[in-house]
Amino acid sequence: MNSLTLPDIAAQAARQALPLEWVGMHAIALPVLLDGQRLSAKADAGVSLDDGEARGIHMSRLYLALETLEQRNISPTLLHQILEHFLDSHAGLSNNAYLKIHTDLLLKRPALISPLSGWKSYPVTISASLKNRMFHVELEIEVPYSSTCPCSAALARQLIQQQFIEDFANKQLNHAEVLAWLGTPQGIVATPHSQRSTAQLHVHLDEFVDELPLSAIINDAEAALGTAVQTAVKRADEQAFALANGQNLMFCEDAARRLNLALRRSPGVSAFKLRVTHAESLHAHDAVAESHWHREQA
Ligand SMILES: Nc1nc2c(ncn2[C@@H]2O[C@H](COP(=O)(O)OP(=O)(O)OP(=O)(O)O)[C@@H](O)[C@H]2O)c(=O)[nH]1
Repeated sequence: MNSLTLPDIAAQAARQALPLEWVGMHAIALPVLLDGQRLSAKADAGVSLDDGEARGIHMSRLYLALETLEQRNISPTLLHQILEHFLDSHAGLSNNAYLKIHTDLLLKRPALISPLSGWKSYPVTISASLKNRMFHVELEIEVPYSSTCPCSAALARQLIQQQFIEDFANKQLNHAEVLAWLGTPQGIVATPHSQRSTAQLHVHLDEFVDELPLSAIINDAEAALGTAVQTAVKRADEQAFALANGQNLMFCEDAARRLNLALRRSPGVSAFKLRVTHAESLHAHDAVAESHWHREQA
């Protein structure tokens, strides 16, 4: 039997004539090249089925159009070409094409003090669309960071002051004695709570961007947040991290505001929405803040 004799159900007329907004495949396994790295990815590829009379789209044509992602670095130009290919292979059936690529970008990060470094992984989704000939790219990025509660820090400081009053009541203050006291558990009788936190950034890129600014956005976000989670850590690094957190107390509202101001300045960003989640150690629930810019696009 050759291919000419194989039944082709997709070519039949639909039983219920109705256009569909998105038809395609979800979670196609792919090795991709991103920022020069070979990464394991999952792709969602689809087109609109505007010909309501047609039974189905040609899944294999979309699947095969993804092959180029194995050889070429993901860029807006490449995404545009793939979406054009989707539409060319569905002439008369589809007006709109969509591609989403989910992966984890790896960035090498230096330790705060020691001459060490390690890898951090950032979940990213790159979404491209070609709708009525208009090409558009969006990025979703997750950035983990550390946040220490300013309220908890103030309450802890008050308890330390009370302990000091108790331990040094009616005593002549002696420098060496106070210094030694500061080095005991009494000197830090209460500690503020801190939490591993996540910023979810959903960014719309302007049409002139020719490279995906993933690392630039991540770097800008981490600089704005101030206390990115670390990779390789020796005691000297842990101490520097403790100091950085103590100097960087923040509520989720502070984090959202800082990120908003940083992303506005990030090159290539035309709109965004963001959500920060502080996975509280005080509560079993999270503290969350959201913000956006140029809402009509985001
Ligand atoms: N449209 C559609 N295809 C499906 C679905 N589930 C599985 N497929 C299969 O996807 C396969 C590939 O479809 P096509 O791209 O039309 O394959 P083809 O007819 O050999 O390829 P062309 O000659 O290029 O059209 C077919 O064997 C379909 O049965 C579905 O829900 N919808």
